[in-house]
Amino acid sequence: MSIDMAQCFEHIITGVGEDVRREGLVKTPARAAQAFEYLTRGYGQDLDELVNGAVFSSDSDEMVIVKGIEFYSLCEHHLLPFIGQANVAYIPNGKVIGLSKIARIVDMYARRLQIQENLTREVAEAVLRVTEANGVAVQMNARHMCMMMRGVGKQNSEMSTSVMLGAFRDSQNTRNEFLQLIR
Ligand SMILES: Nc1nc2c(ncn2[C@@H]2O[C@H](COP(=O)(O)OP(=O)(O)OP(=O)(O)O)[C@@H](O)[C@H]2O)c(=O)[nH]1
Ligand SMILES: [Zn+2]
Repeated sequence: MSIDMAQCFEHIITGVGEDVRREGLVKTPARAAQAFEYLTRGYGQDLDELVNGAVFSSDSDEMVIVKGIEFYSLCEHHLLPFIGQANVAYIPNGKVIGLSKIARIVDMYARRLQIQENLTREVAEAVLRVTEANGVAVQMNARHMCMMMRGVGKQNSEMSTSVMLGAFRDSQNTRNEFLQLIR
């Protein structure tokens, strides 16, 4: 059974005490449903399809880092945005991945209902799966609207999460190099 999200938003608008027939709100349920579909479009994406074969043979075994990939996600507890940046690194093991695909992988998992820790891990595991790298590191910083706009109301706190796989987990030097380069 497919849920009519526009109808759900109609209930929310009525629930906050508004009149859905008011001129400014007439199209809002449909707009909001469309916006929500966009914000969660990661559910409709598939890792292999998204990478589209953009993995290339390479002899390079030096750390590759993509820094400052902005992302927009929704916290699964409040359905409020958390917004931040991801730094992703890997150490190639015979192949490299198309640069844009790393950002696409971040987006695919960010555009779901998430907590930051799981988002970080899912991105790291996906990059590892696709590249079969010697190691993958993902570090994310984000500001959570559920902590800023409501609840505890802290405007300047930022959450930092990281996941280290393979060489980044095993070697302190590799980990330190990554942490220094993203500083
Ligand atoms: N670890 C983690 N916690 C998150 C994330 N996003 C939101 N939260 C937290 O999830 C928790 C949910 O706590 P609850 O007590 O069930 O919900 P609540 O009453 O709305 O909590 P408050 O936000 O403290 O008002 C809160 O502490 C949020 O700050 C996230 O990405 N990671
Ligand atoms: Zn939240």
